Amino acid sequence: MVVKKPGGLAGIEAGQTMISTVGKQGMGLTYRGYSIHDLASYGTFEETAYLLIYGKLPDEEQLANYKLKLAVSRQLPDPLAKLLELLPAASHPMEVLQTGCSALGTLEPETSTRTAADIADRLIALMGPMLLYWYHFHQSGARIQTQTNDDSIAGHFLHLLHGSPADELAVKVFDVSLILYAEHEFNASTFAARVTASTMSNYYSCIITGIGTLRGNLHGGANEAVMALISAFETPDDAEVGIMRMLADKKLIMGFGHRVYTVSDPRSDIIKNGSQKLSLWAADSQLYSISERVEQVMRREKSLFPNLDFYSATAYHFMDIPTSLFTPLFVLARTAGWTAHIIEQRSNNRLIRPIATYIGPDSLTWPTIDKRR
Ligand SMILES: CC(=O)SCCNC(=O)CCNC(=O)[C@H](O)C(C)(C)COP(=O)(O)OP(=O)(O)OC[C@H]1O[C@@H](n2cnc3c(N)ncnc32)[C@H](O)[C@@H]1OP(=O)(O)O
Ligand SMILES: O=C([O-])CC(=O)C(=O)O
Repeated sequence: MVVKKPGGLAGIEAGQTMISTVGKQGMGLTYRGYSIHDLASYGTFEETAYLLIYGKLPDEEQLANYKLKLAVSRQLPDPLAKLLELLPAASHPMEVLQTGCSALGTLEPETSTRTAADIADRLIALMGPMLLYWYHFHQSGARIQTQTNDDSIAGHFLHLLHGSPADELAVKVFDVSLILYAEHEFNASTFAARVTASTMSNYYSCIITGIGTLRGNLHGGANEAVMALISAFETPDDAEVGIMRMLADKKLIMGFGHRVYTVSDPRSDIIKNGSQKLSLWAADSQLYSISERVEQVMRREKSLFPNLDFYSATAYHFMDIPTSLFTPLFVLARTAGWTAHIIEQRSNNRLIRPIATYIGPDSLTWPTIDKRR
């Protein structure tokens, strides 16, 4: 039997969805019928999360109530704060989030009155506080207060991280990044969350599955890997030499390529624009120029385009967000998309269980234990 290169389910239609479209004409993206360009230009992350979770854009009153619901959900339960203190300082932040979500599942379990949508709102509000409570406690011993007067998730996160209200531009670009990261059809982490949902498991388990799948470098982990890559170069010329060498060695360049988009990732130009503005604001033109050179070389040599993770890395870096928190921010945003898919899966469920072609040995004779070397 010939061992084939795995197909990775590429191009396989694995179900229907009413939540988003990815890759129409190789480059389009819509959430519930709205283009990503309109969402990023006119919307906020809170409106986007509401749209994904509740199926339609909120009116003024609904949005005000939703923001209030998120704001009061920022408070960490005491046992969760204590648990975050007990975790090692060297924990992987994605495991901190998985642990925090598991713990919240024991403290505030899913019930008929505490629905998946309610827990999603709680988690969207609490992911940042969980992460930053753990982060500050282990960096400096500080037990931060997680309530602030900030009106948005973006402003609140940056305020908790830096200890003072954030600059308007940083809040705007951060908010846009959360919109861009919020949803993406049957990507690996969403699909994994749907598989968990299809077994009739509980909501928290689906989210924890999503976090574990997002962590890898071929998916959400790429934004951190991009930062490691580009920060190793001192100038754009260094970057060109380094990328050419990596390509000659057949190495993957993180933040490029995509399973579904063939022409471009429509989110990339949006976040690139934010990254450029922030590079001027942070007076760090060198790193931005390095990124642009990497993009040019990848287009010239491989006809590959940057995906969302590429310029998100520099955008977050210019906001002074530590690299190890980049992928957890993807979790915060994608919780909205995962939730929409978990609810959709549950509404018309059938166990997701494909089959495999067996290519292993056959008809073996049972060896006694002394004959197994
Ligand atoms: C938000 C997100 O999750 S977006 C994705 C984030 N991930 C990354 O940025 C990691 C880097 N990119 C990749 O590894 C891939 O492009 C993926 C995982 C995104 C998509 O993978 P696939 O659809 O399986 O692409 P596939 O491996 O078939 O690529 C086709 C060819 O392009 C090459 N290629 C694809 N991406 C890259 C890359 N980033 N760097 C170098 N070469 C690449 C592959 O090596 C392959 O070459 P080959 O035909 O000579 O073997
Ligand atoms: O769709 C994918 O495969 C990966 C991706 O871009 C995302 O999840 O945002």
